[in-house]
Amino acid sequence: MDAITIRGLTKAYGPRPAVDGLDLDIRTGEVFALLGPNGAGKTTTVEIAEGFRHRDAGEVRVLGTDPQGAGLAWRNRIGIVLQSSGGLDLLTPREVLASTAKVFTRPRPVEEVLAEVGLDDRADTRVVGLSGGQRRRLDVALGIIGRPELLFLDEPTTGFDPQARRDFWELIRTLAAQGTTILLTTHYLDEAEALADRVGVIAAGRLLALDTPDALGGRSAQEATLAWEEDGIRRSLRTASPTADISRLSARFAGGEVPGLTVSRPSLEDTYLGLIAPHLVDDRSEVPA
Ligand SMILES: Nc1ncnc2c1ncn2[C@@H]1O[C@H](COP(=O)(O)OP(=O)(O)OP(=O)(O)O)[C@@H](O)[C@H]1O
Repeated sequence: MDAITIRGLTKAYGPRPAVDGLDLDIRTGEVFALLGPNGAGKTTTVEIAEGFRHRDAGEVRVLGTDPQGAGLAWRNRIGIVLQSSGGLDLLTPREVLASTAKVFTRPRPVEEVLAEVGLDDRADTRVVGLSGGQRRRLDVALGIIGRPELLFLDEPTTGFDPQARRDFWELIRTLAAQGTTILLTTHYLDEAEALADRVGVIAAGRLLALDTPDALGGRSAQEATLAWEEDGIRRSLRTASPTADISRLSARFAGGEVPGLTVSRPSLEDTYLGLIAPHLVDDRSEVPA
């Protein structure tokens, strides 16, 4: 059974639908990244799946249950990391986690979660004294304290420094290896590429593409570009057989290092920007002059 099944999901706040007949399946155990420009309908979709918003039409099943009006037993099985949580300033991470753990029937030990998100040395510091990245770790800790089967992460690494992002990615991989299904929204293409088994691209409330990051980026199918320095000039070559060409190039340099050699293929970002470009033009045309 899929963790999430969405069929014909529609939601409008005004005349224009925010989600417009969306079909989507999230498989049990996968890390799925939902990408899309601002206003694409990601948060609306995710919040409907979390049971926080009502839909206008369509079918939604999350862990086999319609989230609209689902009870506590269902809520115990999911974890949610919102864009930011506030109002906890005077408590410590240990206190916040200990009191949240009481809500769940099968919580994880507080110490274990503190260590997993890398907050063990800040466990007794008031939240007000944590850095932005450390607060975000606490948000994640709150999302996983209930031992969720399915974890929703809304733009989890916004504001992280590069090392904090790498640490966070490791945490997500650990959770995925433990069998947690993860649905994340992100604006970072490298994050989707690093973490996701599959990526869905939405714009104007519709699904534009759905595939593995490699297939979406065309990595497996498209030609590579080799670039190198020779005679003081940067040269480049598009090729379907980069390995053979590199070995020919290397021979030109007497088998030594080819100066400044790079090998690149179209990235997920290239494909993504191409997919959403028409929808960005649509949005701008609606902004009054
Ligand atoms: N509560 C609301 N009331 C009115 N309109 C809303 C509401 N929530 C979202 N919208 C509109 O619905 C559309 C989709 O918004 P949504 O927040 O789902 O997009 P998103 O893909 O999550 O965007 P972002 O990347 O900016 O977070 C947008 O046009 C937004 O302005």
